[in-house]
Amino acid sequence: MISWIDPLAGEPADLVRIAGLGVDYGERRAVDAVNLRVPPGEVFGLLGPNGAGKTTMFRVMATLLPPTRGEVALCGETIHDRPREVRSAISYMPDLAPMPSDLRAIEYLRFFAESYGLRGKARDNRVTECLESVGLQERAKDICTKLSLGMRQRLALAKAILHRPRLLILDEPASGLDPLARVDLKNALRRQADNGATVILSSHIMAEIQDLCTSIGLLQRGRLLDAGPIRKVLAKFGHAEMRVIVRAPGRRDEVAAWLREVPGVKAELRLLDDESIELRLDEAKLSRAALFTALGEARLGVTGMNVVETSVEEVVVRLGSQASLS
Ligand SMILES: Nc1ncnc2c1ncn2[C@@H]1O[C@H](COP(=O)(O)OP(=O)(O)OP(=O)(O)O)[C@@H](O)[C@H]1O
Repeated sequence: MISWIDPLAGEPADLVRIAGLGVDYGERRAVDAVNLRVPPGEVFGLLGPNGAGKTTMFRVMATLLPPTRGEVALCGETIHDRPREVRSAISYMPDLAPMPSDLRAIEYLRFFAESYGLRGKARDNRVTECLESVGLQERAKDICTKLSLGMRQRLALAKAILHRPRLLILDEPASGLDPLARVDLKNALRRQADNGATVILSSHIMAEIQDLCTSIGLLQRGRLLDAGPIRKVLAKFGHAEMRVIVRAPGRRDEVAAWLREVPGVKAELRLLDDESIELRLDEAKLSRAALFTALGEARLGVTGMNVVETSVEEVVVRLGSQASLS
């Protein structure tokens, strides 16, 4: 059996260590040969199109689904050997956690606090702390199901942090929330990360991921294509094909004709308006600096060049369309 504890540090070097993870549902391979490490303190976003295997991975990590192959260790404990220890160190929030219709928010949290062995003042203090941490102290007496969807998600988060987990696993926590509710949730999550929790979440709200996560993993048909710091992953899957908008007032068509001949400029130029052209640049062949210099030297009257960074959303959309094509 592999030891996941770093003997020198005395602490697990990575809060998440997944090696060769595979999950089959009968004939269907939902997760395949996934290796992943997430160091402490990260907010890690698992991204991928529908059916990529995100929930399946989370259910394995939450010890709810045994893996078909591979090893998973969370907070230094393997889920196979010490599932109880793993469960007490982590928290799993499924998407749209069910809520009771006969309990107030505070009663709901007290119930779970008691199940973690907290009683009396210790219980009440912890419940108050968690309500404050997610910004729900004003709504403590509301019936759970009477809360808005965004508030219910924050209440579910308050429940998830009651036992001070070191690792929070959140499946689509922002699903169905309006922009304001997403900001509230994001702030609540950021507070958890600031307090030392490591967070792993999945989301289709790419802008939020880009804003909140320090690192991401891209999952496609059960395979982890890449994982690491957000900029590094995007550089590999996004920036290799960069969108550039060139402005050439009065000489747009002339500039477009010139650009069509430049190696590294992708064939499909889009003429945006009277003065602008959008192009895709293959940075492996031509850097933006080299393009800019060449445009200057060609004296075609170019007055500006904007680079449109590839968003996480574009990367995932592209992965999704690749998955549906194959
Ligand atoms: N209980 C199950 N039995 C059989 N197949 C399943 C089961 N659960 C999931 N699958 C299949 O496994 C694959 C991965 O599903 P999973 O729900 O993990 O993906 P996901 O990335 O979370 O998708 P989504 O973003 O739509 O929630 C899909 O092909 C799905 O149809």
